[in-house]
Amino acid sequence: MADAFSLREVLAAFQTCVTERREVLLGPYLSGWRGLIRFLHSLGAIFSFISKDAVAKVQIMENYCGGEQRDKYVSLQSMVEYELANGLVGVQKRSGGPDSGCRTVLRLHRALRWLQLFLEGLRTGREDSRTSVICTDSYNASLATYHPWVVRKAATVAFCALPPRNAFLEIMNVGTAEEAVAMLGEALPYICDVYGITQELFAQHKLLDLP
Ligand SMILES: CCCCCCCC/C=C\CCCCCCCC(=O)N[C@@H](COP(=O)(O)O)[C@H](O)/C=C/CCCCCCCCCCCCC
Repeated sequence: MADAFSLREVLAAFQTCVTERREVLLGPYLSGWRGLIRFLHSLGAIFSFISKDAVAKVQIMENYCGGEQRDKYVSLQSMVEYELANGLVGVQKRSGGPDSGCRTVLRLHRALRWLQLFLEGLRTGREDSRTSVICTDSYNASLATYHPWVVRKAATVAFCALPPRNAFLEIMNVGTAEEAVAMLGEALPYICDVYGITQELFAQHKLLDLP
């Protein structure tokens, strides 16, 4: 299946994101997200309100990366520098203009924190632990803070449809549940690294609360 989810590809994308100079390249960052969204699609229509939002955000970023200013959108660092220097980042409230790259990446960045917690929960969870509980706990400890009640409610209902932990690990397309756990152990440091660099960059420029 050409469109099947591959954790290896997602791992490779997040792995190649970070350059020797500790810059985060947007090309592989977005392709990592595309891979994750493919997986989300395979979980069924109940998750479509989540994948729609994620696709919209990735699409905004892909438009910047392929647009007239594409050379400014090679890395997160070059994007932040360019958008701040040109007054493109609305720090007070949403202007009604196009969403900036900084604002859009911030949403994905917060979701990456959820992913980090969720994958760590899956990796270290007992065989009989429930994916829905791991997912809800990870969500409540990260993204939920930024979402209104109605989104939190819908997300929590959707999480109940997640398959049990071992079935979930098997649909990751890596092999057995044990092999998937090993692969998660390999993938997580790369995802944490991308998260950490982005967090530091956004904190340094006071971009962590963009409306
Ligand atoms: C390694 C493989 C296993 C894990 C695979 C997980 C696949 C996850 C794929 C995508 C994750 C979804 C990312 C969602 C981004 C949400 C960004 C966001 O916060 N958007 C909200 C704010 O946006 P603005 O209004 O300010 O523009 C927006 O309101 C959100 C709407 C939709 C609801 C988002 C709920 C997010 C729940 C994340 C958990 C996903 C559950 C996946 C289950 C495995």
